Amino acid sequence: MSAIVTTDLAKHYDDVRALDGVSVTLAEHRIHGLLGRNGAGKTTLMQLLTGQVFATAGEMRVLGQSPVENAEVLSQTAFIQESQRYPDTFRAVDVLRIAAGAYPHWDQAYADTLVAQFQLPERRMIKKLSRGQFSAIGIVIGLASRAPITFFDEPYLGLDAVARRMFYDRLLADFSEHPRTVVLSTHHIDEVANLLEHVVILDQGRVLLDADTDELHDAAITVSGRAADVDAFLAGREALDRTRLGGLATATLTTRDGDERAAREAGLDVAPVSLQELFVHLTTASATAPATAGADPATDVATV
Ligand SMILES: Nc1ncnc2c1ncn2[C@@H]1O[C@H](COP(=O)(O)OP(=O)(O)OP(=O)(O)O)[C@@H](O)[C@H]1O
Repeated sequence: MSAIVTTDLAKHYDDVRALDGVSVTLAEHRIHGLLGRNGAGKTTLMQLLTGQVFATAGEMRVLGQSPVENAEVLSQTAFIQESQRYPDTFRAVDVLRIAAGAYPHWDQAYADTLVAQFQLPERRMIKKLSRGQFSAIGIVIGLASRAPITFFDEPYLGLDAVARRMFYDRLLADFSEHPRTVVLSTHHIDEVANLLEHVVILDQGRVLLDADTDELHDAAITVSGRAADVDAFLAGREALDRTRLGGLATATLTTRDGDERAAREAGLDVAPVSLQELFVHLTTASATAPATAGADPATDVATV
């Protein structure tokens, strides 16, 4: 079953097209990555799906219903975002108590364990917490809420590498025992690549790529070798990126059937492309592509 379906979803702020014709389907009980450069529209999409802002156009279904002013759907949804603000006098323990009452699937024992593991001083005033400790509040809520749909919007600004690793481990372990739909937006792509089963890349409010991560393993390759051989191989193919150093050249391209074999037969070295590299190549190529009237940035890559 699909947990989330959007059809031609758009959100415009005057002349800013924060989202522009986004159609995606997110299957339930999976961890989805929502990636994109700054300003791509990730937060806007999550705000729409959690009823925090209204769409300019298009349709969306969360657990089969519109989330707009829909208490039933929203009670099944957790939205963890860095920009969350709390009253000045609150301590983490106060926020967690409110969360415990708000989320029907809340697990207090698990929350207590997470507070200890993230060393969150829950009785200290929130305004006195460090940035990482502040982020830990959101992480604890997002995990312990066990909401059927959980959005994490860059949940760990300020968390150090050890705490981030702990978040990924806890997320994966808890997800295995309590399957739910997780949408994770992050700029730490390499760190989360192994967690993600499906990825949507937004770029300037549009879908640049929508694919299962296992399909992505051979969606793009980097070829390298003698510059003349690389040039010959690329004839009739479009490279996302190419570099040349003396007589040697390297190029990255999205692959079609037979490309990898053809590259090897041409005497080139072939290497896989990580999700982070693919992201950088696709978004860079999109940023530098000439603006053509009626051009659809999703056309070539959205079905990789
Ligand atoms: N309330 C608003 N008024 C005007 N423009 C807005 C508003 N909210 C968002 N935008 C614009 O919409 C675009 C998408 O913003 P959004 O916050 O969704 O991006 P993002 O992908 O989450 O970026 P980041 O990775 O930097 O957090 C940006 O150009 C942003 O400036």
